[in-house]
Amino acid sequence: MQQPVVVQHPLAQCHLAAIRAVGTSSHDFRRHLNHLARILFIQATSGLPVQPTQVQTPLAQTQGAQLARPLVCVPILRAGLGLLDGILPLVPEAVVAHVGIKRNEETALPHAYYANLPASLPEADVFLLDPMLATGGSACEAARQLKEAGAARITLICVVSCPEGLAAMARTHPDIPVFTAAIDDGLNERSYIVPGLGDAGDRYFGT
Ligand SMILES: O=P(O)(O)OC[C@H]1O[C@H](OP(=O)(O)OP(=O)(O)O)[C@H](O)[C@@H]1O
Ligand SMILES: O=c1cc[nH]c(=O)[nH]1
Ligand SMILES: [Mg+2]
Repeated sequence: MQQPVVVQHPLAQCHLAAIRAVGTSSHDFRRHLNHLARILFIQATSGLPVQPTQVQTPLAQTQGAQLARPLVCVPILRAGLGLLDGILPLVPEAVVAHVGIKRNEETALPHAYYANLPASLPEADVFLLDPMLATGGSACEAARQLKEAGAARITLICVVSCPEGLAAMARTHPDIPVFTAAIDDGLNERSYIVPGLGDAGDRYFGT
Protein backbone atom coordinates (compact mmCIF):
# COMPACT_ATOMS: atom_id res chain seq x y z
CA MET A 1 0.00 0.00 0.00
CA GLN A 2 1.25 3.49 -0.84
CA GLN A 3 0.74 6.58 1.29
CA PRO A 4 -1.56 9.20 -0.30
CA VAL A 5 0.27 12.13 -1.85
CA VAL A 6 -1.02 15.39 -0.38
CA VAL A 7 -0.25 18.18 -2.83
CA GLN A 8 0.85 21.12 -0.68
CA HIS A 9 1.64 23.56 -3.50
CA PRO A 10 0.70 27.08 -2.30
CA LEU A 11 -1.46 27.73 -5.38
CA ALA A 12 -3.30 24.45 -4.83
CA GLN A 13 -4.01 25.42 -1.25
CA CYS A 14 -5.32 28.87 -2.33
CA HIS A 15 -7.69 27.36 -4.92
CA LEU A 16 -8.80 24.80 -2.32
CA ALA A 17 -9.64 27.56 0.18
CA ALA A 18 -11.74 29.27 -2.50
CA ILE A 19 -13.81 26.17 -3.31
CA ARG A 20 -14.33 25.40 0.38
CA ALA A 21 -15.83 28.85 1.05
CA VAL A 22 -19.63 28.71 1.30
CA GLY A 23 -20.01 32.10 -0.43
CA THR A 24 -18.13 31.08 -3.59
CA SER A 25 -20.47 31.20 -6.63
CA SER A 26 -20.75 28.28 -9.05
CA HIS A 27 -18.94 30.37 -11.60
CA ASP A 28 -15.93 30.87 -9.30
CA PHE A 29 -16.18 27.32 -7.93
CA ARG A 30 -15.75 26.02 -11.50
CA ARG A 31 -12.78 28.25 -12.17
CA HIS A 32 -10.94 27.36 -8.96
CA LEU A 33 -11.70 23.64 -9.23
CA ASN A 34 -10.42 23.59 -12.82
CA HIS A 35 -7.13 25.23 -11.76
CA LEU A 36 -6.74 22.93 -8.77
CA ALA A 37 -7.41 19.84 -10.90
CA ARG A 38 -4.66 20.92 -13.27
CA ILE A 39 -2.13 21.26 -10.44
CA LEU A 40 -3.05 17.85 -9.01
CA PHE A 41 -2.86 16.26 -12.46
CA ILE A 42 0.61 17.68 -13.09
CA GLN A 43 1.78 16.08 -9.84
CA ALA A 44 0.03 12.81 -10.52
CA THR A 45 1.55 12.48 -14.00
CA SER A 46 5.10 13.43 -12.99
CA GLY A 47 6.29 9.80 -13.14
CA LEU A 48 4.80 8.90 -16.53
CA PRO A 49 7.30 7.33 -18.95
CA VAL A 50 8.12 9.20 -22.16
CA GLN A 51 9.66 8.13 -25.45
CA PRO A 52 12.31 10.22 -27.18
CA THR A 53 11.32 11.92 -30.43
CA GLN A 54 13.25 14.04 -32.90
CA VAL A 55 12.19 17.68 -33.18
CA GLN A 56 13.29 20.15 -35.81
CA THR A 57 13.34 23.67 -34.33
CA PRO A 58 13.75 26.69 -36.65
CA LEU A 59 17.49 26.41 -35.89
CA ALA A 60 18.46 22.77 -35.36
CA GLN A 61 17.39 19.23 -34.66
CA THR A 62 16.94 18.30 -31.01
CA GLN A 63 15.45 15.60 -28.87
CA GLY A 64 11.84 15.86 -27.76
CA ALA A 65 9.51 13.57 -25.85
CA GLN A 66 6.08 12.03 -26.14
CA LEU A 67 4.09 9.96 -23.68
CA ALA A 68 5.04 6.29 -23.98
CA ARG A 69 1.54 4.97 -23.30
CA PRO A 70 -2.02 6.09 -24.06
CA LEU A 71 -3.67 8.16 -21.37
CA VAL A 72 -7.27 7.64 -20.28
CA CYS A 73 -9.13 10.06 -17.99
CA VAL A 74 -12.18 8.69 -16.18
CA PRO A 75 -14.40 11.25 -14.44
CA ILE A 76 -16.92 9.76 -12.03
CA LEU A 77 -20.19 11.44 -13.03
CA ARG A 78 -21.22 14.03 -12.28
CA ALA A 79 -18.76 15.92 -10.14
CA GLY A 80 -15.66 14.34 -11.71
CA LEU A 81 -16.44 16.35 -14.85
CA GLY A 82 -15.23 19.38 -12.91
CA LEU A 83 -11.72 17.91 -12.78
CA LEU A 84 -11.83 16.80 -16.41
CA ASP A 85 -12.53 20.35 -17.60
CA GLY A 86 -9.31 21.51 -15.94
CA ILE A 87 -7.17 18.61 -17.11
CA LEU A 88 -8.17 18.02 -20.73
CA PRO A 89 -6.51 21.17 -22.16
CA LEU A 90 -3.17 19.73 -20.90
CA VAL A 91 -3.68 16.36 -22.61
CA PRO A 92 -6.08 16.96 -25.52
CA GLU A 93 -5.14 13.58 -27.01
CA ALA A 94 -6.39 11.70 -23.92
CA VAL A 95 -9.28 9.27 -24.26
CA VAL A 96 -12.16 10.09 -21.91
CA ALA A 97 -14.06 7.19 -20.37
CA HIS A 98 -17.11 7.71 -18.15
CA VAL A 99 -18.37 5.99 -15.04
CA GLY A 100 -21.70 7.16 -13.60
CA ILE A 101 -22.11 6.59 -9.86
CA LYS A 102 -24.53 8.29 -7.47
CA ARG A 103 -24.56 7.81 -3.71
CA ASN A 104 -27.84 6.77 -2.16
CA GLU A 105 -28.72 9.72 0.08
CA GLU A 106 -29.98 7.51 2.92
CA THR A 107 -27.39 4.73 2.96
CA ALA A 108 -24.42 6.55 1.32
CA LEU A 109 -23.89 3.39 -0.74
CA PRO A 110 -22.80 3.85 -4.36
CA HIS A 111 -25.30 3.19 -7.14
CA ALA A 112 -23.59 2.59 -10.49
CA TYR A 113 -25.84 3.72 -13.36
CA TYR A 114 -23.57 4.16 -16.39
CA ALA A 115 -20.23 3.09 -17.82
CA ASN A 116 -18.51 3.69 -21.13
CA LEU A 117 -15.02 2.18 -21.04
CA PRO A 118 -12.59 1.98 -23.98
CA ALA A 119 -10.78 -1.14 -25.17
CA SER A 120 -7.43 0.63 -24.66
CA LEU A 121 -7.61 0.38 -20.82
CA PRO A 122 -5.09 -2.51 -20.45
CA GLU A 123 -2.21 -0.62 -22.05
CA ALA A 124 -3.14 2.85 -20.76
CA ASP A 125 -2.24 5.02 -17.81
CA VAL A 126 -5.69 5.58 -16.30
CA PHE A 127 -6.59 8.60 -14.14
CA LEU A 128 -9.76 8.26 -12.10
CA LEU A 129 -11.18 11.69 -11.28
CA ASP A 130 -13.53 12.75 -8.49
CA PRO A 131 -13.38 15.84 -6.30
CA MET A 132 -14.56 13.99 -3.16
CA LEU A 133 -13.39 10.78 -1.45
CA ALA A 134 -15.83 10.41 1.44
CA THR A 135 -16.72 6.82 2.43
CA GLY A 136 -14.70 5.74 -0.60
CA GLY A 137 -17.60 3.64 -1.90
CA SER A 138 -17.85 5.46 -5.25
CA ALA A 139 -14.12 5.45 -6.00
CA CYS A 140 -13.74 1.78 -4.95
CA GLU A 141 -16.65 0.78 -7.21
CA ALA A 142 -15.28 2.80 -10.14
CA ALA A 143 -11.82 1.23 -9.69
CA ARG A 144 -13.43 -2.22 -9.56
CA GLN A 145 -15.18 -1.58 -12.87
CA LEU A 146 -11.96 -0.30 -14.46
CA LYS A 147 -9.97 -3.33 -13.33
CA GLU A 148 -12.72 -5.66 -14.54
CA ALA A 149 -12.38 -3.97 -17.95
CA GLY A 150 -8.62 -4.62 -17.93
CA ALA A 151 -7.06 -1.45 -16.47
CA ALA A 152 -3.70 -2.25 -14.89
CA ARG A 153 -2.30 1.20 -14.03
CA ILE A 154 -4.87 3.37 -12.25
CA THR A 155 -4.23 6.58 -10.29
CA LEU A 156 -6.98 8.30 -8.27
CA ILE A 157 -7.08 12.09 -8.17
CA CYS A 158 -9.46 13.50 -5.57
CA VAL A 159 -9.42 17.05 -4.29
CA VAL A 160 -10.72 16.49 -0.76
CA SER A 161 -10.26 13.16 1.00
CA CYS A 162 -10.66 11.89 4.56
CA PRO A 163 -9.29 9.00 6.63
CA GLU A 164 -12.38 6.81 6.05
CA GLY A 165 -12.20 7.02 2.24
CA LEU A 166 -8.44 6.59 2.15
CA ALA A 167 -8.72 3.51 4.38
CA ALA A 168 -11.37 2.02 2.07
CA MET A 169 -9.14 2.58 -0.97
CA ALA A 170 -6.07 1.15 0.81
CA ARG A 171 -8.07 -1.93 1.85
CA THR A 172 -9.77 -2.57 -1.49
CA HIS A 173 -7.26 -1.21 -4.01
CA PRO A 174 -3.83 -1.01 -2.31
CA ASP A 175 -2.15 -0.83 -5.74
CA ILE A 176 -3.81 2.51 -6.65
CA PRO A 177 -1.89 5.68 -5.74
CA VAL A 178 -4.02 8.57 -4.47
CA PHE A 179 -3.28 12.25 -5.09
CA THR A 180 -5.28 14.75 -3.05
CA ALA A 181 -5.11 18.38 -1.95
CA ALA A 182 -6.36 17.66 1.58
CA ILE A 183 -7.04 14.92 4.11
CA ASP A 184 -9.90 16.34 6.15
CA ASP A 185 -11.01 15.38 9.67
CA GLY A 186 -13.65 12.79 8.78
CA LEU A 187 -17.32 12.22 7.97
CA ASN A 188 -20.43 13.62 9.63
CA GLU A 189 -23.61 11.62 10.36
CA ARG A 190 -24.72 12.02 6.71
CA SER A 191 -21.33 10.80 5.43
CA TYR A 192 -20.31 14.26 4.21
CA ILE A 193 -16.67 15.26 4.60
CA VAL A 194 -16.01 17.77 7.41
CA PRO A 195 -14.90 20.51 6.94
CA GLY A 196 -15.10 19.52 3.24
CA LEU A 197 -16.85 21.80 0.79
CA GLY A 198 -20.41 20.48 0.72
CA ASP A 199 -21.86 18.68 -2.30
CA ALA A 200 -19.27 19.09 -5.04
CA GLY A 201 -21.64 18.23 -7.91
CA ASP A 202 -24.32 20.66 -6.77
CA ARG A 203 -21.80 23.44 -6.29
CA TYR A 204 -20.10 22.85 -9.65
CA PHE A 205 -23.30 22.58 -11.66
CA GLY A 206 -25.38 25.06 -9.64
CA THR A 207 -28.15 22.56 -8.88
O1 LIG B 1 -16.84 8.43 -1.21
P1 LIG B 1 -18.34 8.39 -1.31
O2 LIG B 1 -19.00 8.23 0.03
O3 LIG B 1 -18.83 7.40 -2.30
O4 LIG B 1 -18.79 9.85 -1.76
C1 LIG B 1 -18.17 10.56 -2.77
C2 LIG B 1 -19.03 10.64 -3.99
O5 LIG B 1 -20.16 11.49 -3.73
C3 LIG B 1 -20.21 12.53 -4.72
O6 LIG B 1 -20.97 12.17 -5.80
P2 LIG B 1 -22.59 12.11 -5.74
O7 LIG B 1 -23.02 10.76 -5.30
O8 LIG B 1 -23.07 13.28 -4.94
O9 LIG B 1 -22.99 12.26 -7.24
P3 LIG B 1 -22.98 13.56 -8.15
O10 LIG B 1 -21.55 13.76 -8.57
O11 LIG B 1 -23.87 13.21 -9.29
O12 LIG B 1 -23.48 14.74 -7.36
C4 LIG B 1 -18.75 12.69 -5.10
O13 LIG B 1 -18.57 13.37 -6.30
C5 LIG B 1 -18.26 11.27 -5.11
O14 LIG B 1 -18.51 10.60 -6.33
O1 LIG C 1 -18.66 15.69 1.40
C1 LIG C 1 -19.11 15.12 0.40
C2 LIG C 1 -19.41 13.75 0.40
C3 LIG C 1 -19.90 13.17 -0.72
N1 LIG C 1 -20.13 13.93 -1.82
C4 LIG C 1 -19.87 15.26 -1.83
O2 LIG C 1 -20.07 15.93 -2.85
N2 LIG C 1 -19.38 15.82 -0.72
MG1 LIG D 1 -23.43 15.14 -5.45
